[in-house]
Amino acid sequence: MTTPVPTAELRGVDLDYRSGPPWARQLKRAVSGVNLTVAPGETVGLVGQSGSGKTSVGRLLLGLLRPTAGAVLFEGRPIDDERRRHRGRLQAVLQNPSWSLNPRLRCETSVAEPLTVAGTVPADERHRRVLHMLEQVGLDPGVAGRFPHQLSGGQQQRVAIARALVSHPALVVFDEAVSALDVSVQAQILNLVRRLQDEVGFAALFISHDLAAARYVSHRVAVMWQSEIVEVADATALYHHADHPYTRSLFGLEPGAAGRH
Ligand SMILES: Nc1ncnc2c1ncn2[C@@H]1O[C@H](COP(=O)(O)OP(=O)(O)OP(=O)(O)O)[C@@H](O)[C@H]1O
Repeated sequence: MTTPVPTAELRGVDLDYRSGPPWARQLKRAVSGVNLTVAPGETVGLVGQSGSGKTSVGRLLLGLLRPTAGAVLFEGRPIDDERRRHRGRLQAVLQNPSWSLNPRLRCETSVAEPLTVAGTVPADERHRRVLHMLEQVGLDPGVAGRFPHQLSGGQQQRVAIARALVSHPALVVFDEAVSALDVSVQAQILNLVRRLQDEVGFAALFISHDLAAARYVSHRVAVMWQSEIVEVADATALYHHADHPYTRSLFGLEPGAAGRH
């Protein structure tokens, strides 16, 4: 049996940020020697404390940042040459739905935007796909005509997920996508992500500082510590074989939760 080409891959990636004025340039290494793959249909959780480099890894995989060293591949080919062709196939769901939903646009327009930008789907088909997507994320079709401020935080995040999935992406990066929601709503959205992934089949990177949430939705979990990935394991095995002291300290705070299978 041949191993499928990963949907997304980082190979030996370093990322430095430059800051400060030209006469006092400072380099900050945010990602160091990172190797990571996300297979088709797989969810990889990425956990770590604030500032460990998780968002930077997500932005590298989306082709939004260029690595300082190493390679970023999308479906087996370097991403930087081809980002334009990937439009709609790489999507993100961010912590705050208002970052992806324009407050002045009705939800239908926001959800349809990736299709409108691609320019390949006729208007009546876009309308049909938006309504179908809203249904898939558990929203009433009437939401299409509403503005974001007329919805709850959980409903807004469902709309943002519908927007991310409407163009049938190969990879979705969820960056702290449930952190801003009430705990009961967090569980609903985590269950929604799991169900949609089973139904729709995208690959996903699920970035979170919350190990329990990441293990719940992920097949494998990578642990980031001070710009490096220090551990990658099956979501269940990680609990039994946590090697790195940081991973063990995470479990000290979170005993006994089960991984996804
Ligand atoms: N544009 C930037 N310019 C300079 N330094 C940056 C920039 N963006 C991030 N950094 C630094 O790079 C490091 C990694 O940041 P990153 O946002 O990737 O971490 P993170 O694990 O996602 O953190 P958080 O959970 O707080 O978002 C941090 O030290 C951060 O301060």
